[in-house]
Amino acid sequence: MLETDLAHERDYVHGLYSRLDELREEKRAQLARVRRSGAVGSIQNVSERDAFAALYEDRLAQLDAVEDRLVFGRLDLDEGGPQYIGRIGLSTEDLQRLMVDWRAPEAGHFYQATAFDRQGVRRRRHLILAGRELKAMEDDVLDPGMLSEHGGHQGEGALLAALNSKRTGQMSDIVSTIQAEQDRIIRSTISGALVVQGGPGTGKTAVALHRAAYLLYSHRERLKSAGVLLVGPSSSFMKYIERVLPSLGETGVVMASLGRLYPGVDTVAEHDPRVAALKGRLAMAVVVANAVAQRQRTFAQPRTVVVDGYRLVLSPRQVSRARDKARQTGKPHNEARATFVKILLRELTEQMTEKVLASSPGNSADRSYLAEDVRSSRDVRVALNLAWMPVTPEKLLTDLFSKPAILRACTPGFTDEERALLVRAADARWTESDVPLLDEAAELLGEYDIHAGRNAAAAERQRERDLEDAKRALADIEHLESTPNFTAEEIVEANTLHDARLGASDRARGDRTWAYGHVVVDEAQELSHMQWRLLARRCPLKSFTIVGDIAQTSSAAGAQSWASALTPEFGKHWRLEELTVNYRTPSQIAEAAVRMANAAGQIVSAPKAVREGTWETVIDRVARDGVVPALVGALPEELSLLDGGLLAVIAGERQLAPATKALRAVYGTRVGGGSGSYEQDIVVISPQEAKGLEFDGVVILEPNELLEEAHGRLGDLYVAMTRPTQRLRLIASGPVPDGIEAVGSSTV
Ligand SMILES: Nc1ncnc2c1ncn2[C@@H]1O[C@H](COP(=O)(O)OP(=O)(O)OP(=O)(O)O)[C@@H](O)[C@H]1O
Repeated sequence: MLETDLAHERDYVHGLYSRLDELREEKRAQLARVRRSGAVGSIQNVSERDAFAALYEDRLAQLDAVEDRLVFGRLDLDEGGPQYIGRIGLSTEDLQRLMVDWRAPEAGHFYQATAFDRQGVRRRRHLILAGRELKAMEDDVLDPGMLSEHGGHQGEGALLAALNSKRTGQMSDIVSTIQAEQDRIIRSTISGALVVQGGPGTGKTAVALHRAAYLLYSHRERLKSAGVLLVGPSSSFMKYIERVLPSLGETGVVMASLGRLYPGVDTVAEHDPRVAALKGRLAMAVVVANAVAQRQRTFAQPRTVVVDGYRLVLSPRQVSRARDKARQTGKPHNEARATFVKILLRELTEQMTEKVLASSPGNSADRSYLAEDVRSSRDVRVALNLAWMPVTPEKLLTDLFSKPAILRACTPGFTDEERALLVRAADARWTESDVPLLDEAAELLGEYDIHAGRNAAAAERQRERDLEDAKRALADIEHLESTPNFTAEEIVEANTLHDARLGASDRARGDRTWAYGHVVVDEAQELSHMQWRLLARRCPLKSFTIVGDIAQTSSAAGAQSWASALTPEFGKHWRLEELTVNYRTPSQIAEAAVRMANAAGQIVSAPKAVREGTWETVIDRVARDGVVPALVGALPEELSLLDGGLLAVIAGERQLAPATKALRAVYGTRVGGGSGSYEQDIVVISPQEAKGLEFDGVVILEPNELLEEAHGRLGDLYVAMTRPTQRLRLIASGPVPDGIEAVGSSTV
């Protein structure tokens, strides 16, 4: 019986893959046809062709991405035939449904139904595939009546099998084993701000990613053009999660780390926590506004300008009146400047007219000619720029932080120590903490178009070059084929159109003012007030999914509570959900981390671990300077126990370099570390880099130093302790923070 059942399901799975192959073939043929049609036809046809080609390419990429574990579930219901659940919806050519997309409303029962609340489900079956082959099945029989009909397939449990599998250095999707409390969050309404609080390993990142895929599916129209932005703490984290959404068939989400949210500026981390904390304060918005206001000045004395030998005067009153009028437009600085300049040019032209008439009364002064003289006068330009200089965000902040007089004038209420923290050299690299300040400045300054004329000329020159290229290309075609029926100008036009037709995500990525339809923020406890301000601007609808764990805050600018972090931008308009089960860390290790936090006086979410581990936490106490040798000594044992799994050595600044050097001497290129090389089987990283990641085994060097370097904040050590899926070992020459050691743990 069970065997026939398995054979039947195998056939069905093969059928689904055949259908997937058919669809791929169909799209490939359509794409080839469209591409072939490219050389002839009107210009309209050419741009339509590109649009269709892009559509087919996207669909093909989606069909390719869902290959692995295409189908993973089957529901037997009170009514109707069985329903198969998979990564996408599939139907036969004549629209008979073969498989339901996991995000469709009816697929919700696969995740939500329980024996107490069956939701019409008699049996839930997990299909476990390896490649295209069905390897095993597991049944949850919810309708007791069905137990007598079928013995049911049992196994380790799809969830436990997933949790026990070795880590690869890349996050994978959890679509086949989403748990009910996670599913409710994934499918929660798109409107407003949803905060998901959960301890380490509760699936917050997984939930955030699956929610992004769910929202894109169920609000396709709204989000297709506006897009979804996903923000994470670091580029290594973004790399760790980058394959999840494509495997769910979604490629259009814009992913950015906190340091990359200001287009065109590449940043480094901010190493001084005091600077990060200060630059994250809301008071910095006032400082930036002060710096902008400083660029709008009046003169202390009347200022004389000479135009064609006539002496004209700009009085402080005239300038301040023009300034007030320009400010009243409510436009940003660079754009309001046009109003300021227009008013003063008019007034100067009037003075000039009077002077010309007074000097030669018989003459009729030509106003437009005089206005042009005033406008193009160098003297006038200098005077107007002194009073209202157009400026870029980068220049504004560079001057603010590198010129002591400006800094002092713009930071009333700051102490000298605080000002000293803000000082930066004019040519220093921008840091992550500068990003929201640059964004704030850009918001207040608006478009900077002082080079508009130069840009227009450059664009014209480019167009001429493109035209030459197009003419040459046409000449080549004429040698080969019959004369095409479009011109070189039309080709250039079509290419410009093609740029304009870039997908929403490509355009959004480079545009600071893009309004996203939804924003997902992971490790959100790390964000400063200024970073929240920036993100709120990116989504005026304030439709957010915010996931994080207050206890894991390690940034000095990060949150102490959700209310204090969110109130300035969201007021009371956010709802809180909690995740309560820890899927990553075995109970022994999770408990040690919680005991450590509690011993330090911090109350943390202590989610229930689904797994008991094989090992207790190991603590090696060694002599001073014995840490790195002890690490080298411990590694063979760790690697052999992990049996091919991934091992992370997590250390503070002092130990990172010596530990990497010592391990490289033994293990060579097997040792990775730093920006994103987490697929090697040994990595040496800081707790900040480890944030959000996970490994089969973790060795922490000098745990007490992690506390000291974070000025007593627990976040870094707590994060480090909660990364392993199997084993945790600590090597300490100094004191071991209280609570970690359970009675009876092995101490070397
Ligand atoms: N329903 C599930 N099925 C299978 N695996 C799951 C499930 N939920 C979570 N996991 C796994 O548990 C691990 C932890 O998940 P995730 O990284 O999303 O947790 P987190 O709450 O973001 O953790 P942290 O705050 O510590 O970074 C991952 O390996 C994830 O794949």
